This record gives sequence, structure tokens and C-alpha cells, in this order.
Amino acid sequence: MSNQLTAEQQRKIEENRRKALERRAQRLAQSSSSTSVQVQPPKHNANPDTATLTHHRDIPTSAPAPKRFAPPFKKDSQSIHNQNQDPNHQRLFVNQSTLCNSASSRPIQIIDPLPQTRNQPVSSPVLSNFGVKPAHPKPDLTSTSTSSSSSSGGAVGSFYKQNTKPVAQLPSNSSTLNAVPAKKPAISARGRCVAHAEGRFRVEVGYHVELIAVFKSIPSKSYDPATKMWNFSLEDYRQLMEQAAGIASVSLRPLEGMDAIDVAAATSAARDGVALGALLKLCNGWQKPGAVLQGHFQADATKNYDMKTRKWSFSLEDYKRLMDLLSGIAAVEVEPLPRAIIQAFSARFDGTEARSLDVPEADLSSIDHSLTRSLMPFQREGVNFAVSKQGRLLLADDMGLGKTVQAICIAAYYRNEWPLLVVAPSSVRFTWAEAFRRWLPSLSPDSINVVVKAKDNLRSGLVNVVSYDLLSRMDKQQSGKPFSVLIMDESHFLKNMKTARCKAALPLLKAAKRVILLSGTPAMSRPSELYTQILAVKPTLFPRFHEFGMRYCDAKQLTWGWDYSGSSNLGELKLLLEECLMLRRLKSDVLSQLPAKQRKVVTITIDGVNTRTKAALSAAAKQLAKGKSNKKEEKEALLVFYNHTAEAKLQAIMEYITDMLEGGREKFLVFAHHKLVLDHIITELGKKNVTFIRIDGATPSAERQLLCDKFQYSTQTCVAVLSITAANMGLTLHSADLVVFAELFWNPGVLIQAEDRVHRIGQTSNVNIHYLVAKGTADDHLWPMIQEKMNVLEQVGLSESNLSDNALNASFHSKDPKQRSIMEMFQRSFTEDDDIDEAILLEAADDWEDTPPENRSAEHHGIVRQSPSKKSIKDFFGR
Ligand SMILES: Nc1ncnc2c1ncn2[C@@H]1O[C@H](COP(=O)(O)OP(=O)(O)OP(=O)(O)O)[C@@H](O)[C@H]1O
Repeated sequence: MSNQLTAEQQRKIEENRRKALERRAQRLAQSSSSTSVQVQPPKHNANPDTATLTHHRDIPTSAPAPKRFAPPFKKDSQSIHNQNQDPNHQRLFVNQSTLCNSASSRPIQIIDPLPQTRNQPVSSPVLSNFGVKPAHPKPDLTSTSTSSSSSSGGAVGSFYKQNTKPVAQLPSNSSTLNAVPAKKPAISARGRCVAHAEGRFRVEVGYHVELIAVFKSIPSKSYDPATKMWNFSLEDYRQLMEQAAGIASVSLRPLEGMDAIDVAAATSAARDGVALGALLKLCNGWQKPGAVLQGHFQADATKNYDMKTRKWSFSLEDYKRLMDLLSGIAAVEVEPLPRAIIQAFSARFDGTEARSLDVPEADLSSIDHSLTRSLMPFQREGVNFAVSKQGRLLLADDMGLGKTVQAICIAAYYRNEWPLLVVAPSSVRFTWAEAFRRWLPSLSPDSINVVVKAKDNLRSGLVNVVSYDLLSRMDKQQSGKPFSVLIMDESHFLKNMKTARCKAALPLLKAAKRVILLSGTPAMSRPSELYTQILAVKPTLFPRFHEFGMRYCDAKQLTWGWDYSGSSNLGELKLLLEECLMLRRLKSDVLSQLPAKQRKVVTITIDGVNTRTKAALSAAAKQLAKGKSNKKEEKEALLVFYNHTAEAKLQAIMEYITDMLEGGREKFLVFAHHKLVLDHIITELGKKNVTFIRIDGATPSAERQLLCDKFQYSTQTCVAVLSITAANMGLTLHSADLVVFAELFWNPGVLIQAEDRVHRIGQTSNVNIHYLVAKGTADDHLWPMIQEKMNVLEQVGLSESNLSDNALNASFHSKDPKQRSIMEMFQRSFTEDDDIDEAILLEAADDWEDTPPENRSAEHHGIVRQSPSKKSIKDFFGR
């Protein structure tokens, strides 16, 4: 920006300044009435020097001598005390703007000095509408007049238009209110003070000739040509603020936590005193049910500034009235609520409140009855919510609450707009395909397309499933073509806009008419992670990230740019999301509707394994299919097949565990059978620096409890890696509520016991059990067998689960007679003499427990032991 002003410009500025001073002088002269200003003292501060006014304060009619309420610095209290006599030093402190949650009526907390930045134009419609620069006649606050909305329209304008409800329920202050006069001087430069280096602060403001003159007069001034900003010693803070306050067309936001808004000029004028009095009366007399009154106008500025307690909060219905009152106070600037909030809560603002959960019942008659009949009540509510949001939502239910079934039902509601695209983590692509087969029997299985290669057609099915990573590797022409209906599973995968997966997904999200995002953990560490998901569902809410970042990410400008890693106004953000786009239920909210144990089949793929492993697996399957002459041979062949299955599943198992960790699962159990698998898991967890415990047959009894305690009391992510046969009993690990079976085992009794490490007394949540089942492996035969056996146990009341629904695993019932016979072989081999197998396994486990102490390691987890007893299991499985 050029520093050169023309003579004409300088003349105009000087003229404006002169006029402003004249107006101020006129107002001062007119101040005649005594005003009741109520300011509550901060409870912790009894020091009269750091002056907090108590109860009603009469501002004298003749002598304009309102006290200076607050010192900017503690160390300066004496001089401040002196200045308290100076009418030009009275300050009013108001609080950070936030929306806070309240059970009955959702109150707002407002009154924040406007966080102007150079990036934010000062003449936004929001500001001009909300009395920061009112360019309109003062509205009659006791009437339903909406004249103040006239200027700039837009969202805020429409809010005013809607706001036709009389505000008669407020304490009547009509005489006072009617006395509020109109305009404030126009402000041409807004800025803010920001902490700079140690003991200094800088002023972020646009060019203003008079202000520069003030800056130059400050002794500790320093100009940084790189940032084009002035900075000063904190010692000179007050001097600068006072001089800046003398320039009518300048508004500086004070340093956070220091003085708030300087109302010296305002409160010395009766005009403003009247408005302030009305406002404070309004606040203090406000005892309407549901209105939460927090905080107070604060008149001290000690360094113990406590944002939490110094807040006012008001019902949304009274927002307009409050803003109107505030706009009558010349030196008070109030940041209006964000446009997004006003848009989202427009019905609440005008009192025609409809609670968002009171959503109408959607007509689901066109959807498969088997699906709609199965929906639990809260799931049905989820579908209703989605339909009320025109199929655009973030379903953020806790894990295991059936986001998949809800998403399928929502998508099915818009079936005439298909083809549908499901984008999911690679490890659950096939689980999605299974879920569609299970829940939508009307859908031909052939119309489900799981994309496995980047060159595959993304649109060959009516339902298409692709992984995030594959999508990002696909030809743009393919991946860029829009789908009308989109499901994005584990949508926190989109949290970073710079990632390839997010870049690939965004164009699809932009183009889709229905966007169903699913995640139990939409943001794991900071609000900025939510932004892309919000943008995907409701692009109009925060079209620019900066706006979102300023409000909810505590954005800070650093020398290298903006830092959005913080968080601010989280309560407000939560309310906003719940109102507009997000539905989140916790297990504890719907526990009564959930089964105690929820089992889920996760279909994994072995497509990625190397050809050697694949060849070994198919050779083992062929050997079995040939049939064996005696039972011993048959059993050995089965075990070889089982072993190769373990090897083939390694990669997919780890992929799934990684996705669980990425999805924010903090504590869970992973059961496996083969040492190979257990070793692989802990090696990979070690590489990822994830804490784990390992309990297998080699873990001495004395150490087991210590390891369990480590897991139980761990406050961070911790995975318990456990052997199915050696850790299925006697352990309590109920601080977790998720069990993953990386491998299957033919004895469901052992599996159920293993599940019960978390499903036991003391467990307060429902328990989720995930069985990883790989197609084309021994699992094809083991799983139906387990299922059949579990059903038997269930029928006799020995197993409590939701597994009895045969449709759940229909695709695992092999139709190939040869394969069917393998399943029967498993059944024969491991059922008829179950007792013997059990005995061998348990004997082996016992042997391990007897490992001599010299072989024990203090840090057991992560260490592979060589124990003689391992051999027996190895032998047993033919390895
Ligand atoms: N209404 C229902 N009737 C029967 N089974 C259900 C129902 N809802 C969910 N389930 C089952 O509960 C299990 C968990 O459901 P789902 O996988 O959809 O949960 P989720 O919320 O997606 O969990 P995650 O966050 O772990 O992915 C699945 O086996 C699913 O089939």
C-alpha cells in the first residue's frame, strides 16, 4: 500500500476527523440523565484499586465521571487508580463469543470484540447488519420492526426478515429502550492487538494516517518492514489504546485477556449510558426459564482473566434484541454470531423452534422390508434424520451401532438415483459388498461391483465399492465422473485436504446429490479435521476454510502463515454440526436397544498376497478336495490348508488393524492362532510405535496378570495380541469393548470364551466382535461350521449373539459340492473327537505356561521365545 496521500485525501480525512470530534462533543454536552449501570464484581477480586463496580452505579448527570473499571496490567494498579477518576478511562469488559449448550433452551453467549483480520473485509453484510456499523435508523425494540435488516440482505437479512416474533416477553424497558439514539461514527480502520515477542505486542491494522501518527508518538515503537506492522512494548499498551480511542474512525481490538472494549467515550455520554443501562437491566432482570445467565460485564482487567466464568448467555430468541441494544453503544463492538449459525438456527431465532430430532417419519415402503423391519428404533431415527437432510449427512454414531445398515437404508431410499458409489478403506471393501447382499436381497448380487484394480470400471455395477487409495490411483476421467449417491465410509480418511485420497474424493463429493459420510471418529485431534467433511455435506456452511479456522480452530497468524491447529468455540461447533448435518449417538445413549454382544463378519481379501503363497494355498485346497484314505491324513491335510490360510491372511489382517487404529480405536483385542500371525502383528505394531501386550502359550502365568493390568490401566492406544488357545480363559480385559479375530478356530466354545475376555461382569458397554474371514481360504469352510455350531449353542442358551441370522453369512455357505465336502471334513475331523483336540491344545498351552523362569523375559511383549513346548503345537499343525 502506498503511504502517499493526495492533498485532497488528507483534507477529507481531517474534515471527517473534525466532524467526528464535533459529534462527540455534542453528545457529551447532551448527556443529562442519570443511568443505572449494573456491573457485578468478580468474586475473587476485593481490591478496590483493580476496581470492580458493585451493583447500581449512577452516572452523574452533570459531571461525566464514570470510573475507570479496569487496569490493563496488575503492576500498574496505582496509576490506574488515579485514572479511575478520569471520565475518559472507563472501560467495559465483555466476553468471548461462544454458543453454549443448555438442556432447555440453547443459549448463546455473545459479545466478543470483533476479531478483525486483514483478511476479513470490514464491510461484510454481517457486520453492517448487526449494529457494528449500523447504517440504518434505530429500530423500535419493543415492536416487531425489522427495519434494521434493510441494508445488505443475505443470510442475516433473511434472519431479520424472519424475526417477526414480538419480544414482549422480555422485561419491559420500553422507555429506556426508546431512548436509544441512532448512529455511531463510521469506522474506517479496524484492527487488533496481538501478542508479539516477549513483552511486546503488535497492531494488525490497515493503513490509517492518524493512527500512524499515534504509532510514531509511542516511545517503544518498532516497525517491521517484512510484515509491515508496528509493534510496541507492553508498557506502552495503555497509552497507545487511549490515543487510538481518540480517533473516531479507528477501532482496535484489545489484546486478548487484557482490557476488552474501551467505552470511555461511550459511557461518558448519556446516550450510550442509556443504552448500556438498558442492556444491563435486560441482562440482570432476565429470569426467563431456560435463559442461562453466565458471567457479567467485567470491570477488571487483572491477568487472572477467566474466560470460563465471565460470560453472558442468552436465549437465541433474544439475539436480535440484544444486538440492537449493543449497537446503541458507540464504543462497544460486538462480533455477531457467524453467518452459518444464524442460517442454521434461524427457526430458533424467531421462536418457531423445531427440535432437530423431531424429524418426520420417512416413507420407507419402497425399501426391502427385511431391512426396514430389522432397523432398531435409533437406526430408524437415523434414516429419518438423513431423509430430513435430503440425504446429506455425517453419521457419526459410535462404532458398532450399525452405521452400515443405516447407510444402506438411506442410500436405498434414493435408489432411483443410483448408480451408487461406496468409498471405503481397502480392508472393508468386501464387507460392504456382503452387507448389500445381506440387507438388500432385492438387489441382484451381480449388480454389486467391487473395484480391485485401478483399471477396473468404477461404474459397472448398480452398487460400486472402491477403496480410497484405489480411487486416488484411478484415471481422472474414470474417477471424476459424478455419482448422484455417495457413501464415504470412515470419512475421517478425508481429514487432510492435501492427501491424494481427499483430492480424489472431493470432486465426487462436490458433484453428488446425496452424500452419506460415516465415521465413529470424524475428528481425532482437532476441529480442522472436520472441515472437509463439513464442506462435503454442506458446502454453503463454511465455503472458505479461513472463516471456519478463525472461529473454531483458534487461528493464529504466525510469521510463516496461519496456524489452524488449535480449537475454539467447540460447544458452538457441536451445536452447529448437530443442527445442520451430523447425527451422533453413543453406545451409552442406545444401550438398551443393543444386544450385549454384536458379532460382525469382516470379509477380507487375499488378492494382494504373493504368487508363492497363493500357489501353496490352492495346492493345499486341491489336496483336500482329492479326498484322503484315512482320518489322520485328512486331518493333516486340513491343518496344512489352515496353516497356508494363516500365511495368506497376514497382509489383510494387518491392513484391518491399521485401519482400526487410524479410525481411532484405542483399545482392542486381537486373537490369532498361529505364531506366525501373532509375530507378524506385534512386529508391525512395533514399527508403528503402538503399545501392545502379547499373551500366548509362552507367557508365564505370573506375567499374565501384569500384562492384563498394563492393558486394563493403559490410558493410551494399546492392543492386546492374544493366542486363541492360550489366552481364551482366565483373563479380564474388559477395559476394551472390541475383539478382533484375525483367524478362525473350529471350536466355537473356545471362540466364545475368548470373546468373553471383554464381555464379562464389569463391562459397561456392549461388545463388538469382528471375525476376519478371507474368501478362497480355509475360512470358507471354517466359518459356516462355526456359525452352525454357534447356532446350536445359541438354541440351548449357551451363546448370546446376533449371529443366528442366516442371511448374514449366506455367501459363505458354499454351493460347490467339493467345497461343501471340505467343510464336512473339518466338521468330522474336529468335531467327532473334539475332546481329543481340545485336550491336545490345552496340554500344549499348559506346557507353555510351565516355561522355566530362565526363559522368561521381564518385558515379555514383543519378544519371541524359544520354548520346547512350542514344538508340540508346531507338530500339531504340521509345521
Ligand atoms: N438392525 C440390526 N439388526 C441386526 N444386526 C445389526 C443391526 N444393526 C447392526 N447390526 C450388526 O451389528 C454389527 C455392527 O454393525 P456395523 O458394522 O454397521 O457398525 P458400524 O457402526 O459401521 O461399526 P464400525 O464403526 O465398527 O464400522 C454388524 O454385524 C451388523 O450386521
